[in-house]
This record gives sequence, structure tokens and C-alpha cells, in this order.
Amino acid sequence: MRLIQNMTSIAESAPPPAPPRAIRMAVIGGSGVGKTALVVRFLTRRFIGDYERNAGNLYSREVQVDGEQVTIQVQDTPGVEMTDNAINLPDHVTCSIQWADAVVLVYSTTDRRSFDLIEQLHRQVARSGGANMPPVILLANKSDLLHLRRVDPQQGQLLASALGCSFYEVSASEDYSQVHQAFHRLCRQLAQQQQPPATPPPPPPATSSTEKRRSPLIPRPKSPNMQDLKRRFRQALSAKVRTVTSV
Ligand SMILES: Nc1nc2c(ncn2[C@@H]2O[C@H](COP(=O)(O)OP(=O)(O)OP(=O)(O)O)[C@@H](O)[C@H]2O)c(=O)[nH]1
Repeated sequence: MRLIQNMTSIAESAPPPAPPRAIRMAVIGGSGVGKTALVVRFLTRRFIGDYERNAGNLYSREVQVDGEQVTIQVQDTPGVEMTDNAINLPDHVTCSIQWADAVVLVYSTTDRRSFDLIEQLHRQVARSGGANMPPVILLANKSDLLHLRRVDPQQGQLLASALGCSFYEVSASEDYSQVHQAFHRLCRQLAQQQQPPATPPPPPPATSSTEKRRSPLIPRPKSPNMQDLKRRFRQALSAKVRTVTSV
């Protein structure tokens, strides 16, 4: 009975399990390129044909990444427009770029203007990330609409290579596996980046040649223990008494 009580109190005092790690992604691109369709497809497997114009919804879902339970937060953003060769970046998009750990840039294969936006959007991400540039992937959506194609796959691939990011041509409406593969790869990339290093960092270099680092093989000098101190104290005292009595 007591054993059971003890076990219960141990179980009660155990710390609660840590919440799953969160991965934050922002999906950015021109208007109507299929940002919402892609996010919903990735998170729910479903393609829903019609959405209201996007005001910037945040989606959240727990998924398995390399065996680890991870919370993915995906920020859908309003479409970016271009006027007179300059992009008009809504505040929501700027904030989402700053917030995100990773960015998904999207254009539509049927919309040349959405493709032309990508370079400038990437520049914004780079400017915002500074030295900590977040990982980016480039998605060319609506690949099923062959008769309406305005951007060749090679052009997308070339642009992605120039920007140093991965490239996927996908169709939110026709192919779940492509969409999943693209987003999932980004999740893995992020999860690996966020892992603490597997090996301990190397020791700092010695500041001068005369300064020697303590080798783990050289034993530390022992500090005297209490027994030892008491013994030495008694010895000193009896020696003193002997000298006093001998005077
Ligand atoms: N054929 C086809 N249509 C798609 C695909 N993806 C999205 N669509 C359609 O494209 C339209 C726009 O899709 P959305 O997901 O609303 O695009 P968005 O980029 O979120 O749009 P905004 O919020 O207005 O910027 C919708 O009618 C979708 O059904 C696709 O892969 N293939």
C-alpha cells in the first residue's frame, strides 16, 4: 500500500512532457497563385476550389518529422501586387517574413507577373533575415493547367538555382504528394537546423603558449578532508601542550 502511495507521489512530481517544437512558415507570392490552396492541401490533404480573398490566416497542425512530433504553423499571406515595376508589400507580408523560420515563395505557371515578383520577394526575405537568412523554397503552382502555361519549368529551376533554394513544380489541385514532399522537405531542413549540435563544441584555443590547459589525466590536488584536519589540529595541540609542560 505504502509502495503504491510512493509510486503515485513520484508520478505526480514528474515534470510534464515538453510541448512539441514549433516550426513557423510563411507562404508568400502574387495574388491568386494558389497560396491558400497549397497550405490547405498540405495540412489537410484536400483541395478546395474556391477561397475568399486571403486576409492572412494562420494554420497550425501537429505532424511527424523524422519521428518527432512537431507543431507546424503556416502563415498564409495576402497576395503581393506589382505596380510600375515596384512591389507593393502589405504590412502583413513584411511581418510574416520577420516572424517565420522558413519561407515558401509561390508563383503560378500560368501567370508571368507572379514569376517576375519572386526575385524581389526573395530580396525582401534576405534583407529581413540579414545574417540569419531563413531557408526558402520556390514553388511553381498550377502545373496541371498546361494550356495556360506562361513560365517554363527550366525558368523556375534557373531562378531557384540563382537564389540558392530548392524548386518544385506542383499542382495543388492534382497532386497531393508533390505538395507534401515540398513542404515536408522544408520542415526537415528546419528541424535539422534547430537541433542542438550532436557533438560538443571544440574547446576554446589556449590564449598563450605558456598557458596549459588542465589535462583530464592529471589528478586534481586533493582538498584536505575534515578527518585529516581534525587529526592535524590534535597533533598541533598536543605538541603545544608538550612544549608548555616542558618549560
Ligand atoms: N487548376 C488549378 N487551380 C488552382 C490550383 N491552385 C489553386 N487554384 C485555383 O486558383 C484560385 C486561387 O487560389 P487561392 O488558393 O485562393 O490563391 P491565393 O494565392 O491564396 O489567392 P489570394 O489570397 O487572392 O492572393 C482558386 O480558384 C483555386 O481553385 C492548381 O494547382 N490548379
